Amino acid sequence: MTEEALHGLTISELRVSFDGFTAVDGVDLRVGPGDLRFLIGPNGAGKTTLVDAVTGLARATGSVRFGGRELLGRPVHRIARLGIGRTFQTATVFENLTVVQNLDIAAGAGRRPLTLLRQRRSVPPEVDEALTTVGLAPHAHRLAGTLSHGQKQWLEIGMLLVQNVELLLLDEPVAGMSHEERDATGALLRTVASERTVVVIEHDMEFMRAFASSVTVLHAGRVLSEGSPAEVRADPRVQEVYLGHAPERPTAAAHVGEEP
Ligand SMILES: Nc1ncnc2c1ncn2[C@@H]1O[C@H](COP(=O)(O)OP(=O)(O)OP(=O)(O)O)[C@@H](O)[C@H]1O
Repeated sequence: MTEEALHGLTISELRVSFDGFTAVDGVDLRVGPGDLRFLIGPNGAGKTTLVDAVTGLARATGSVRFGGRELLGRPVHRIARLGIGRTFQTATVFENLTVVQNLDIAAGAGRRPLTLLRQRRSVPPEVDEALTTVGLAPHAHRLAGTLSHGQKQWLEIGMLLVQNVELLLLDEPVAGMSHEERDATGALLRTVASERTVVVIEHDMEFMRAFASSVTVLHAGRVLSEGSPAEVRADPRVQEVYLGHAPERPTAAAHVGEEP
C-alpha cells in the first residue's frame, strides 16, 4: 500500500438520514496527507453531519476509509484510537487545570488519573513539542480557564497532536477570534497539515482564501464544487448558492461568501 493510501481520507457514497431527511446525500471526498482541506457551504449543508459520520457520532451508510481501514460501523472510541480527532465550535478543555496538565492528560489517556495529576518534575517530550507547535509555551502553567478563546482552540489542537492524531477535523476553529489569532491559527494549521491530514469546516471565507490548499463546497448534502480556493470562487454554481443568483460578471466570483 502506498503512503498516501495508508494515510489519506477516502469517503465514498456517504449518506446520513434523520427520520427520512437526508442530511448527507451520497458524498464522495478524498483528502490526502499534507492537504489543508476546507469544507464550506451554507447553513444546513451537511458539513457537521459529515464530520459526525466520520467520527462515529452519526450513523451512516457508504464508506469512510482512513489509514487503510473502514471507519463506518466502529464505535466512537475505536475511531479515535485509529488516529482520528476533532474539535467542536466550543473548546472542550479542562478549565481548572493548567495548559500543560491538559496536554499531559490528553497524552496519557492510558495512564492512571492520579499519576496524571501529580506534579511532574519535567514535561514529557511530546507535550513540550505540542506546547511549542501551538504557541502556548509561554502559558504552560496558566489555568486553561484563563486563556483567550483563540488560545483554548490552540490548546485543543495541541491535545490532538499529543494523541498522535493523524486526521484532524476542526469545526470553525477561528469563529470569534481576533485577526491576529486568526492568522496565527492559519499558520498553525499549515504546520499541522504538513504532516497530517486536516479538514476544516469554515464559514470565514477570508480565512479560507488565505489558508486553504483545497476546498470542497457542500450544498444540500451533496458536493457542489471542489478545487483550489480560486477555482471554487470562480464556479457560478457556488456563487448562486451563496448569493442566490448567478454572477453577472466573472469578477463577482471574488466575493463568494460575502453578503450580496
Ligand atoms: N440530529 C439531527 N436530527 C435531525 N436533523 C438533523 C440532525 N443533525 C443535523 N440535522 C439536519 O441536517 C442538516 C445538516 O445539518 P449540519 O449541522 O450538518 O449542517 P452544517 O452544514 O454543519 O450547517 P452549519 O453551517 O449551520 O453548522 C440540517 O438541515 C440539520 O437541521
